[in-house]
Amino acid sequence: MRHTRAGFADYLELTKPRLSSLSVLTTVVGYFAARPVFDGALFFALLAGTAACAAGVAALNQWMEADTDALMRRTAARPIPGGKIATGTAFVIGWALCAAGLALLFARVTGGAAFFALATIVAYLALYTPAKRRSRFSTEIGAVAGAFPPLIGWAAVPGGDAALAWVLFAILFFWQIPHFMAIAWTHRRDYEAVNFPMLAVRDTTGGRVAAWSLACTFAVAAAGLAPAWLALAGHENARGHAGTSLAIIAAYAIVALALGAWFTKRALAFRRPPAGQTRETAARRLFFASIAWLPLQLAALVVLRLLA
Ligand code: HEM
Ligand SMILES: CC(C)=CCC/C(C)=C/CC/C(C)=C/COP(=O)(O)OP(=O)(O)O
Repeated sequence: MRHTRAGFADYLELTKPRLSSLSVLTTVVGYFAARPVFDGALFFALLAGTAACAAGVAALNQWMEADTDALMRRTAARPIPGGKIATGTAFVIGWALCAAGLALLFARVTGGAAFFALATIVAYLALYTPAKRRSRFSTEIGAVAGAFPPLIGWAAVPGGDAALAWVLFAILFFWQIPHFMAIAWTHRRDYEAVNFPMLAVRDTTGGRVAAWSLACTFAVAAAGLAPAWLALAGHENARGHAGTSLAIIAAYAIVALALGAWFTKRALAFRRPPAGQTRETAARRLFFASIAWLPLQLAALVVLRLLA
């Protein structure tokens, strides 16, 4: 393939900047949720190392999927199929970023943080990316990869609260199902064209896609409430500054309930589109709700952990 000159925007696009930054944000949440004694140098290394790994896997994922990306409308203009960046260049950039990110996490953060970053890289590139072409469970496999980054942040803090780390993992895991089912329904013709055997391609009416999304939205709403329950249990053990902590826990529970109810409403509309709305419209609305729900829910969780 002939390559036209790549600019900064093409290299940036190779790192899937929006997805990667939200993933790094989940790592930051994992870190603060573990109630660290803040260490600026360690925090900077955590940010830079995780961002490098996220950008690196994005480049390697595009290197692995250049053929199918070229055939789908949503992805055809990406830097490799668009003829801006050569496959070999993407390969070198991808590995260099992953190696640099892992080395930084290992040397300047903790072995645990490097371990979970490596687990994310392996799960995304060695399990999820190949599974997309052959397994009907690829989305659920991908959701494991996408749920690891909070554990990178959590593992950066010695003695962090393990129960909360797994709640974060659950939030991220279940969140991804409605997030992706909505996308997959919108772009199902694209996925059909490249023979990806995912649920949205096999389900002709969208009924099963929507039912699975709704079930996982209930689960994510419940997981969003779990930190209030954990905080309450910790509060009873600790005693002490009672009033303020209880008020913050109650405020968190109200916010989590409201966010969960809103997300569930969008998932219900995807399941049974209201009059005047198609399942396509409901899918886009559910996708945007997913993108808004996650940062809001995670911000509430950090506030709860830092103040209660
Ligand atoms: C099974 C796992 C996941 C799959 C298959 C998936 C797939 C996708 C796809 C295909 C899009 C593009 C939507 C469009 O163009 O209409 C998208 C958008 C997005 N995803 Fe995901 N995603 C997953 C997990 C995640 C995770 C873990 C995060 C971050 C925590 C995330 C953050 C985003 C964001 C911010 C967008 C909107 C910006 C953009 O289109 O780049 N996703 N996702
Ligand atoms: C620290 C670190 C390594 C962070 C990375 C986080 C991570 C692995 C997120 C992956 C989530 C996921 C499965 C996205 C879908 O990609 P896709 O390939 O299906 O998306 P596409 O169709 O747009 O290519």
